[in-house]
Amino acid sequence: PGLRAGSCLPPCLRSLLVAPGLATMSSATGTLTVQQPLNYRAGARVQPADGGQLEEVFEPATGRVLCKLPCSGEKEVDLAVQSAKAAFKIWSQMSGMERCRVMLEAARIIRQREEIATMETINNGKSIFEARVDIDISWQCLEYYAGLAGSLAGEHIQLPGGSFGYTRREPLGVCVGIGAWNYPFQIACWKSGPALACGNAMVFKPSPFTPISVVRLAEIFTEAGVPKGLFNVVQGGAATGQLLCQHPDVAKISFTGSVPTGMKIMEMAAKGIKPVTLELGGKSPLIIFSDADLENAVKGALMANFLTQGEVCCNGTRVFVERKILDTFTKEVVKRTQKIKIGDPLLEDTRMGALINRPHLNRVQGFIKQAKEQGAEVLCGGDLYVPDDPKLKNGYYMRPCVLGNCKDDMTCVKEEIFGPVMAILPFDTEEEVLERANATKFGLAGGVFTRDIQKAHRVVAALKAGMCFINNYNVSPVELPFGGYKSSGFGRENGRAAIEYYSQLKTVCVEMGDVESVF
Ligand SMILES: NC(=O)c1ccc[n+]([C@@H]2O[C@H](COP(=O)([O-])OP(=O)(O)OC[C@H]3O[C@@H](n4cnc5c(N)ncnc54)[C@H](O)[C@@H]3O)[C@@H](O)[C@H]2O)c1
Ligand SMILES: C[N+](C)(C)CCCC=O
Repeated sequence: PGLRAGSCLPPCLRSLLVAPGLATMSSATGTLTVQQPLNYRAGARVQPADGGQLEEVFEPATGRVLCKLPCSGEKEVDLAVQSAKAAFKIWSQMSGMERCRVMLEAARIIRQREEIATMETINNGKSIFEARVDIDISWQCLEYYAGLAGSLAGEHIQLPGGSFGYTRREPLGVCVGIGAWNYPFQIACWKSGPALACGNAMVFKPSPFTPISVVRLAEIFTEAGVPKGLFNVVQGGAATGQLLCQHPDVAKISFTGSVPTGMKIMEMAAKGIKPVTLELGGKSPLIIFSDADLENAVKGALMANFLTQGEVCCNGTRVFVERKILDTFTKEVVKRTQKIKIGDPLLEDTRMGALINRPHLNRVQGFIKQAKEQGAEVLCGGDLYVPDDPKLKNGYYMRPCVLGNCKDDMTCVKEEIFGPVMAILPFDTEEEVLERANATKFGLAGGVFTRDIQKAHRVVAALKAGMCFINNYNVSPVELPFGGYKSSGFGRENGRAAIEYYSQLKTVCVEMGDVESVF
């Protein structure tokens, strides 16, 4: 599928983009071992100064332990922040065009490194096909913000008597990025792209489930020429994240993760009067009208539910289908879902890999069990999948699931499952479906399929969601702002809009005459 125009080149064409002689990672599923340190500070991989608790990092495809991750404590977090502070002094004084050149170089290097997608697949469990798309979106993001870096500017405002004012768009300082495990490398690029373009430094903490690929990003930034210490990586879970959020020298926090953690982040940020970007969860509606192109609507519903094993924040998991086409649509969706190739995520033809870990797989299974108890009908999938390949037998696989006979008050329709589970809900009128689509605490995304252009725009205007799709779903052009309404968060990533969240405006008032004193 064309997830992003030009981003899904077949392997034969993609190889044309890879400079000959560059190192590629040859690891197959079940063979990678991680030996190098996963913290990055002052331009180099380092062992954390105070590495305390060890977290096991798994390969979801096999259930193997990839490494034991030392979690960074107070000392390491402080060293990373101090390293970023020092680099900020240099980077923030460079012109936008100078920053642009370095960021373009980073984008160019990422584009050549096929091994990043391999790493992402091994650590996250998503198919290599998808991981490549994620990495394409990542370098495109850096390219896009490199382009904006050179044109960041304030305005000039004329005042009476020849006096005037002007505004300067200035960086914030050391920004903290905290990421979720579903798009490890991409989330780091969505945060560091606008942050660095605006002249900030960053300390990034990936999820402890997926600590590996972000360190490659740090190395690439250094190779591209950022000052040493501009982009640092600390590792760990909630405790490390808290240390970052509470650090007095941190100017901003950009968080991607669940709603409950988002609330805690906002509380910590409030105590330090720090601006926050919150990219949180969702339970988004996808509305299929009977006049839609059925083939596209079916493809759209699959795209809205089954990318990355359904572990996608903006997934359209509540699929509202106009009753007239319910049976035809459902039959076709079930048929296509059953054909999704599950298995070794590094194989070229796999389209669904393994879920992130055993507890999460069990949680998703729990939602399906509860759905059945509440009266939903499993139309396909939902059970565990055991691949034939013996090395995959301890991996975290399940068959993608379509639920019928769903009601709005069922848990599977109300709560974010974050797995490959689609709920189909019939509707009769536009007014009714909009009311039901908006009856949720979330507001991340929404979509509509119809051939009626007026209806399409009317419906998305009425949806209370930050990212809406007409006649497609889950495409991700970096030029478009992305972010939520309501409990799904605030602030935006991607597009020009993100610049607002990584910079501050200084106003300068210039007197060209004499001071008129009132004293
Ligand atoms: N809106 C978006 O752009 C977006 C994108 C991806 C994922 N998500 C959401 O993320 C969730 C899944 O990701 P997850 O399970 O990693 O979420 P999570 O909230 O459990 O963890 C996210 C990150 O926060 C850290 N963390 C946890 N507790 C913390 C604390 N008290 N202080 C500071 N940091 C803390 C974690 O270590 C991790 O790095 C889903 O709800 C999904 O919808 C949202
Ligand atoms: C790239 N997607 C598919 C739009 C996902 C964005 C991040 C959400 O989890």
